[in-house]
Amino acid sequence: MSAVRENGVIVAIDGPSGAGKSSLTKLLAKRLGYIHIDTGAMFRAVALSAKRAGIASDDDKGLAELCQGLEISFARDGETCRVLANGEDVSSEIRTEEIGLLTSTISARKPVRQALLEMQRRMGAKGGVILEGRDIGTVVFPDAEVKFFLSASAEERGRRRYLELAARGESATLEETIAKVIQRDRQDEGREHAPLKQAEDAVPIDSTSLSIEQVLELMERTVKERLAQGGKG
Ligand SMILES: Nc1ncnc2c1ncn2[C@@H]1O[C@H](COP(=O)(O)OP(=O)(O)OP(=O)(O)O)[C@@H](O)[C@H]1O
Ligand SMILES: Nc1ccn([C@@H]2O[C@H](COP(=O)(O)O)[C@@H](O)[C@H]2O)c(=O)n1
Repeated sequence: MSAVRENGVIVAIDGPSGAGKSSLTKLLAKRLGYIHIDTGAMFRAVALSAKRAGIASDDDKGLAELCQGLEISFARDGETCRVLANGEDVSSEIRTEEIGLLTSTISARKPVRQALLEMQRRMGAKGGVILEGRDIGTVVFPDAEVKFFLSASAEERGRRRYLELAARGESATLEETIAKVIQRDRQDEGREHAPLKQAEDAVPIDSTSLSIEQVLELMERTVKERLAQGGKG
């Protein structure tokens, strides 16, 4: 199929926290030879910068100014992709549970969403890209050629996150981790602007009892079928 955009199609992967979006986005991008964009990392970079600057999460004016002066970029080097905020590598610092919860609050603010919406559209416009987040298929690229909504039970997502934290040597109980996952879901689904929800034309995948490899196979097959059909299914 000839690409519908300059570099190929746009694939949107949305879903709640811990569903496997980042893992699958990277693997699928590698299989397809596409680039991947972790939009959650962009919101996390804003949250970290706001925290450092002492900007309250309901200070819309302060957040708008912060976003205006903040350049978020990705530095790709083979398999690794670092997140840069005004040139500083913040890849590790944005991954804490504290920043995750703060991000969920700050990402609900309109000026933050507006600023990142424009950046994400610029980054993905040429296609040949997989974007993962909460509102890619509904708001950022409602015309994406392929959309997935990846979910799993809150217990399974909490369990996955708990194992990840334990492997990093961070102390947390399984119950606390599941509770935080549920809290983040509620905030992301309940917000006024661009809430987390499944796009009507998204392919739903429940990964609760699927391995990463099984999800990857399913996604790759779906994308290739769409490409063979000429873009939209
Ligand atoms: N199908 C699966 N089976 C088992 N473990 C999985 C599966 N999918 C993802 N994982 C693991 O679950 C954890 C969370 O995955 P990942 O970070 O990709 O989720 P996410 O949806 O991007 O989360 P967030 O939105 O919070 O960043 C990782 O440790 C990953 O290896
Ligand atoms: N398109 C998106 C992506 C993310 N968010 C918010 O960022 C938080 C962190 O995202 P991770 O995927 O890195 O866990 C997430 O909880 C959302 O609040 C968003 O709003 N829109």
